[in-house]
Amino acid sequence: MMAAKPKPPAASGPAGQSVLPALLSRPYPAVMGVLNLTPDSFSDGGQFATPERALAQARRMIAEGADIIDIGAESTRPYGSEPISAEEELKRLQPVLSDIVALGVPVSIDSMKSAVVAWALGQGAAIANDVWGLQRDSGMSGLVAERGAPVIVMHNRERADPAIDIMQDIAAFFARSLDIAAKAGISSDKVVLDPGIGFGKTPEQSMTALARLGELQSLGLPILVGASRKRFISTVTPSEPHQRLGGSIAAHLLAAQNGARIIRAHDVAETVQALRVAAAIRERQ
Ligand SMILES: Nc1nc2ncc(COP(=O)(O)OP(=O)(O)O)nc2c(=O)[nH]1
Repeated sequence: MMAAKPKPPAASGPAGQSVLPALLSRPYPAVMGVLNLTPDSFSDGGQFATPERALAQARRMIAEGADIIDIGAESTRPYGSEPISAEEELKRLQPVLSDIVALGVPVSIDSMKSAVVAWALGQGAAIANDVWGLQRDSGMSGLVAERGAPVIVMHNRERADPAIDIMQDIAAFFARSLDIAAKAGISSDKVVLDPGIGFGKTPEQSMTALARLGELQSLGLPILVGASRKRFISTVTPSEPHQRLGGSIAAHLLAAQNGARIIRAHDVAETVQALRVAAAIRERQ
């Protein structure tokens, strides 16, 4: 008698708040598949800019083992991306978000604007992904608290400062974010921390953040890492974004070893396989 196929965790909306425990309870990290509805994302801009291509990519990542689909309609790259209005961001999201939510896997909305996050949560997105860690849009924390949604709080800086101790900067940033979250009424079991690889950091500092990720464990909150195709890889072996799979996998395996519980990746199949094989081997140590 075949064991019943495990039901996917509750997909979205108010039930979405149950989504984290299910994802964090396994011996290997959850994988968040990146879906950029942008013309200018640093590694895959324009590839999924039509609803058909976006839906097909979401289906493909789910088939490859993605536990979460992270949808972003505005590039966050520090240089070369055009900031867009909330209207433009919504225009990119509206044709496709609810169809992707209907696929039954939790969706996170990667947006710096509370108006966009509010709309997306209303459409069934389950998680807010704020690359400014509740510190940019003053409406974000109240919104997240009111909806009871989990929130990814990512470290960011306007610009890199090679002279600082990046781990101290990350810790101080998270202290501010967690204070904002507490004041807004976001319970700590809804917060995921992310060191923001590639954001306001030199390549050296990105690698230091990965190497010293374990220091963030003391905060007692789940950690997400997104090193996928990021520029620091090219400082080790010169490569274009689509040539950085090996470096992305290496960074994510080390991040998992150093405590990351969610991995944000473009190449889902390879990342899922690498993380699960590494976990299976570690179980035999
Ligand atoms: N939480 C979180 N969100 C993120 N959003 C975008 C990017 C940048 O990658 P990508 O989305 O591929 O590029 P772009 O922002 O140019 O669309 N990285 C992260 C990350 O590391 N963590």
